[in-house]
Amino acid sequence: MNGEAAFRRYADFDAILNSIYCAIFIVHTDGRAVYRNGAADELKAELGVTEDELIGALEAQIDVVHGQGRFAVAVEGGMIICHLLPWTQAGQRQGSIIVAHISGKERCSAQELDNVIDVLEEIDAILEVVADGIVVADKNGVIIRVNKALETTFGIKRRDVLGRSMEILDREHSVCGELVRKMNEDPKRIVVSGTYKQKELLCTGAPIFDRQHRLKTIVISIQDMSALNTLRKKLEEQRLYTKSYMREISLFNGSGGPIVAHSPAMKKILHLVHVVADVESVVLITGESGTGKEVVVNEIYHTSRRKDKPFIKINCGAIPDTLFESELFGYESGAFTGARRQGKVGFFELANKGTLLLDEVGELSLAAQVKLLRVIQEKEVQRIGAAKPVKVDVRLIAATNKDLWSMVCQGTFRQDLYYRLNVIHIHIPPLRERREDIIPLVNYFLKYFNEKYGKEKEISPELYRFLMRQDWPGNIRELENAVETMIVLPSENKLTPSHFVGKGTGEDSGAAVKVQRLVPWKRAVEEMEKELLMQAYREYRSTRAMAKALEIDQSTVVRKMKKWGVGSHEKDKNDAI
Ligand SMILES: Nc1ncnc2c1ncn2[C@@H]1O[C@H](COP(=O)(O)OP(=O)(O)OP(=O)(O)O)[C@@H](O)[C@H]1O
Repeated sequence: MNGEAAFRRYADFDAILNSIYCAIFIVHTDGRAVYRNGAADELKAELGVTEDELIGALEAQIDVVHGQGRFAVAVEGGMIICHLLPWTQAGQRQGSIIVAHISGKERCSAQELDNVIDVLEEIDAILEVVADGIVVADKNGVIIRVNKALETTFGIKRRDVLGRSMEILDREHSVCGELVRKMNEDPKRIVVSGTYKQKELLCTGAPIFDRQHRLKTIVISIQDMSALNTLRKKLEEQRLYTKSYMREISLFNGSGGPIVAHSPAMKKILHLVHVVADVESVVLITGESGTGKEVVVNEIYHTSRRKDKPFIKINCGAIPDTLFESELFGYESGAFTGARRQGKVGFFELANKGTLLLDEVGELSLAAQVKLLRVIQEKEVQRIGAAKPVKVDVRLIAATNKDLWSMVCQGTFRQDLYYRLNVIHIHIPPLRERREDIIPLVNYFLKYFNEKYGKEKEISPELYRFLMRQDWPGNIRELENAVETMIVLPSENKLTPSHFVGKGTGEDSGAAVKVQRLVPWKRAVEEMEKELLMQAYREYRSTRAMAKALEIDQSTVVRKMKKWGVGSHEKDKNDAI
């Protein structure tokens, strides 16, 4: 039960005690009456005695009945019949509960007395289990009850505050003080927040009124918000992380992220993508490097019926011919020298029931093409060293930036494989042929990188015009890199054409490699290798394009990147294997 509910229960009980015909006093061991109901006030008035006189007379008898039992007291105005009960909190005696009525008047029934006892015990039990600290004070601000949580959570000892004025809390715990002051000025429900011993507190004060609508009791609940606030902060952080990871994933892996498609050509492609997503036919996606082939592949996968099944991406150009069979089809244990003892599952089997992307399919050797063709025709793979083939159910998507038909004409790509792959053909035009997409893409990357780097960069109209005029030979990846650079590097928030760092601008026209001092040959070669790879990676993000720019084999690029840890922090989607 929270403090709020405890208030309501307390108010209920107060109402119950006030509706009882008998006078009820709760008297602290030090002799102070810390609670009295409405009938108690009436009793005093009827007898014409002060509270001190009455309590004094009652107290004199408490010892006589050993803290419990019935007794009668004669006071100036008449005879009072009393029933005395112990008042305990957390197992410790705090004082006495006295239920009294004037002799000769209608007596409280035994049932009524039992009910009173039950109600009081219930109040105690409830207050003790409430996790918030609870302070109950009378209208004069004298503390009449506190619960255990006040002690355990806030270190405020019961014995130090019971029977004392609320001022003690005001002095030492200014939040409560502020609350009591406000409630005395205007007795209504009030919430204040503050800190105490580095704890963030939320204090709620609620007034309880007597039958004449006079302020009778104040109940204060003190909640330690520190844990809740820490949790809330953590949750918010997690939410931001998740958001940024989702953006990251959607941008770099295309997992259902938005595809910017404003030009008629891209709109048509997007429509086609959604049509083919649900059929099982092989799709061939062509287009220059960086036009968004992989983005389209991802969209097909994520909108297809196989979206919850495996999605394996293979960069055909990165698999050496000698490893093609073992990587794609797998091998049995001990199939050949150097094979893993436990054997290996090939990519086709891994993609079973799911989707397999054959990226850079134009890079396959003729020997590999024959093996691939067989699997596509038979729909089964045979691991090296296995006695028989196994059936595989894989949806194939192939992608390339090569003109496969020209390759067929030149004899470097098998015609039969070409027809097997080219069932549904999607060609993505370069950015220079769909300029309507430039501004939406710029805005998309601007928003993405602003969020990623926590910036608030804006693009000036001149820069928009400038970007529109560029030819973007490196396509969308080049545009993306240009926007990222402009968001990260300049300190100004308003971006103009002067902030654009494109290809060929601002570069040193002198020698590409400069020797600044003598270093050992081996170290110089290693440093240069690493530097070259990093620069190529920053520029191209594709091992195939990097290989082309550096004029070395793609497999060498892959190997060296691994060796120097280039791009290891960021999974290069083009290097799917
Ligand atoms: N229509 C698009 N909407 C949003 N982002 C896009 C779009 N097209 C491409 N991109 C982004 O441009 C970059 C290059 O896209 P992608 O890798 O899909 O090109 P690609 O044609 O597969 O390149 P490569 O042939 O070099 O492998 C990626 O970061 C991608 O998220």
